[in-house]
Amino acid sequence: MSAAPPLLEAVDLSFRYDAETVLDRVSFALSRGEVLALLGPSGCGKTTLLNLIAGFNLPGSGRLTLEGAPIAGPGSDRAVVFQGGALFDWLTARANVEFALSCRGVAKAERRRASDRLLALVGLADVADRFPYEMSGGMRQRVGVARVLAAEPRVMLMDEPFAAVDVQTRETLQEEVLRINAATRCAIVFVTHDIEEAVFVADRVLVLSRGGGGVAAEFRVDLPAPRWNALNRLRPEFLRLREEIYLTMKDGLRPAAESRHAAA
Ligand SMILES: Nc1ncnc2c1ncn2[C@@H]1O[C@H](COP(=O)(O)OP(=O)(O)OP(=O)(O)O)[C@@H](O)[C@H]1O
Repeated sequence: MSAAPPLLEAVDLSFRYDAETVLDRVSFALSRGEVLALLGPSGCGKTTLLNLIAGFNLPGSGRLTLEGAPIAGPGSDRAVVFQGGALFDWLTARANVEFALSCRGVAKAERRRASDRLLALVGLADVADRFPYEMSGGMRQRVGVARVLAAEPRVMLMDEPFAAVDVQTRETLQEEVLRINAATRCAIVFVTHDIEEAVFVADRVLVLSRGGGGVAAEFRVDLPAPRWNALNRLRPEFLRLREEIYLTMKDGLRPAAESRHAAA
């Protein structure tokens, strides 16, 4: 009996915008429920890769599959969390979530129960009836996550979701993402510039190299459960991995041929 394919798999995936090669033979695999962080210098192609997974663009060459089937366009099995939540300003938090539920065809009677559950999951049970302008940036971002979860995607795509919030809120949101990931087993692809954020939230970290490169290095994160425990940030293995990734990225600033971590 053959093994089930990974949830998401890229094999020698390449992409170019006109003359510029942005991704060059990128390969990775993501299992159900895993969190993958995409890390790398500005312009290395993190958002481009996320857009390929979302189906907004199609690969130039190589393979990109979801449960073994090529990604040929956008689909409800993948959902993007935009910075700031991209909420409907004229709808309350609850109505924003219920709108997404109605798009999935959830019956009106069931929507209230589902929105209660989702808003509780993101820690917003008490402010369900507030409008976006009555909420902080972190709260709006949480509503955005609840709305995306309402679509029951297989993969949640997050492009620097917490870049615009303060450090403390950001840490809280990172912990919440991990709680949500444990509760829903929805896989997550998480773009960030921040090494510490990548190590804290991810099961694996893919470092892309500058200037149309490929994968500079891939790291497996092995921290004790529960992964949302803030004290994980102080563990020696966390600090070691952060340092190793930092050095890899410094290395990645040199041409690929000189890089000691360059992928074969
Ligand atoms: N629509 C487009 N048309 C042409 N070139 C593009 C387009 N979008 C991005 N690029 C180029 O592709 C390269 C990768 O961009 P991308 O946004 O994927 O990088 P990134 O790693 O997400 O960057 P950042 O960390 O700054 O957000 C850049 O050189 C960028 O200028």
